[in-house]
Amino acid sequence: MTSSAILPHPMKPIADLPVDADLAQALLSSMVEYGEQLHGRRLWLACSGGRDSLALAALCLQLYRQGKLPFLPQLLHVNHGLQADSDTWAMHVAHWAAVQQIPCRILRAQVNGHDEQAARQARYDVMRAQLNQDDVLLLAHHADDQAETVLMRLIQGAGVNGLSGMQPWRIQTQGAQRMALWRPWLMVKRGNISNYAQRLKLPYIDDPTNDAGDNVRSGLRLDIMPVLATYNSNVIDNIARSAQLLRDAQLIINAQAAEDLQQIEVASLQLSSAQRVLSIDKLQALPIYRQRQLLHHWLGQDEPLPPAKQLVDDVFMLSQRGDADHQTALFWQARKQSYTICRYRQQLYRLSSEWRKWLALPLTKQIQPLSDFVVADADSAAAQPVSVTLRRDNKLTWQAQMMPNALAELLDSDQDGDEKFEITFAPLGRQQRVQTALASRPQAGKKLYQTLGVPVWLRESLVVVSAVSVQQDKEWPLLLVSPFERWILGTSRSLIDTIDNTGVLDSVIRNSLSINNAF
Ligand SMILES: Nc1ncnc2c1ncn2[C@@H]1O[C@H](COP(=O)(O)OP(=O)(O)OP(=O)(O)O)[C@@H](O)[C@H]1O
Repeated sequence: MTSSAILPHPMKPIADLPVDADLAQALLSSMVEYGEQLHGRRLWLACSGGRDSLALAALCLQLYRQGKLPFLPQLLHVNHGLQADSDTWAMHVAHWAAVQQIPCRILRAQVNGHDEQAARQARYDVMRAQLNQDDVLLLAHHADDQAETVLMRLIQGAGVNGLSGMQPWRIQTQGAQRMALWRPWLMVKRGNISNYAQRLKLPYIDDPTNDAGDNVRSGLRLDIMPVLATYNSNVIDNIARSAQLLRDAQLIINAQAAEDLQQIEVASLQLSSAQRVLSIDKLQALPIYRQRQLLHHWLGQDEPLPPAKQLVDDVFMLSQRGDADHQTALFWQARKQSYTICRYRQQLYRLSSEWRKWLALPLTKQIQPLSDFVVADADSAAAQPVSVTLRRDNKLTWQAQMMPNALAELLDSDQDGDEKFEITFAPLGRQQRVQTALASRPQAGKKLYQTLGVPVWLRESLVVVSAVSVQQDKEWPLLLVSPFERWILGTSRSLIDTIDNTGVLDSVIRNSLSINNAF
């Protein structure tokens, strides 16, 4: 294993040495830009002990002591334990912090794998665990890092978002944990940081693996950037500036897509990240470039990484189809969940796999003796709605609520006053014929689904709510319910039409979906 160098400067307090005006300006102006977000937050500084993050720590300390920075971040050093010198580096950072009187914590990461990505992942995991909700983590990424990132993404064919590089302020979430990453030096050149580190004689660690030249990033740094600099000596500043311009462009695109989405989403069918639905007619009213952008935005909601362009193109094609093929389903394995994207009539659906699993859970028949819940005094607490759970798992609960008194009144008004009813909630059988207001005759199976516009994945989630007369041994179907819709059934109209009260069914039996846990 290559051994590293720690520059042999003695550890002297640096608080009173001269500050670098450009580096200070970059930090302070970024602080003003994100002042609102920073307000009241606790700050940490991710310090590898390398030149850049040690220089940022030194600058924070100097500005803090001069009263120009209102906070002094705590240093966080992560010991990956991957190199022979890892422990020495950790001790070195801790020692430097002690000399400078900056609070510092050393964390130990569990790295699964040997590549840079695995180390980065482990580093963020262990730092996130250390931070409280909404704390801010300062990172020392600079313009050279930014230019490399942009070039890397360019050769991978990124869009505006990717080419806008690393963000100066980004909220990172993992489950319920949230922190802000703050990179105030994205427009500062590595050379300026080096000069400052030298002037202060900072004892930074020179990690030999940084320039090992064994991955794309270091290849771009060592081989490509010097060549580009022969064409334009400002290449680093220029690429970093392009990234900044593209970031502004991306924010405009996001705002436009969010606005379009509000118009085009079918609000009544939305179910958090489980089900998202778009109206194809409204989508197609937009110019094509905005349709693609909107689909990109719509698909990528709830996910940290955007969908591949190929998927966006495929979904776009699906939205354009003129045939009645409802079988096509596109699959997306995203970072957090997997999704199926499909079309039903003039709507596009993005269904999470967990939601589809929930939709396939079997339904069982529930029987509620209505008279058990009817109370003489309608104001009494017992006259509260009775909830019947139709389907439930740890994520999602589908319930029906009935108002027993009102329901009993509605049913009895047409019958003998002593009639005893049970209310049943039974899965709709494939062959079961029901009469809805949308057809002139009772229908079953495919015909019924088509009449009602029920997509394939909801067909196992239909429940018939019926009133059963115990004395007469007779059943009157009242309602057909799906997790999103309800239809009044014909026989219920004949049962209660006489009192012209059909619409009241809507208020005496309701159904609702509630989310127990985030999908
Ligand atoms: N082991 C670590 N502990 C804490 N923070 C780290 C560590 N490694 C990297 N960082 C943070 O991530 C940023 C970018 O990582 P990168 O790998 O480019 O840094 P580096 O070259 O190892 O160190 P530096 O940026 O300090 O010179 C660093 O500037 C630093 O803020």
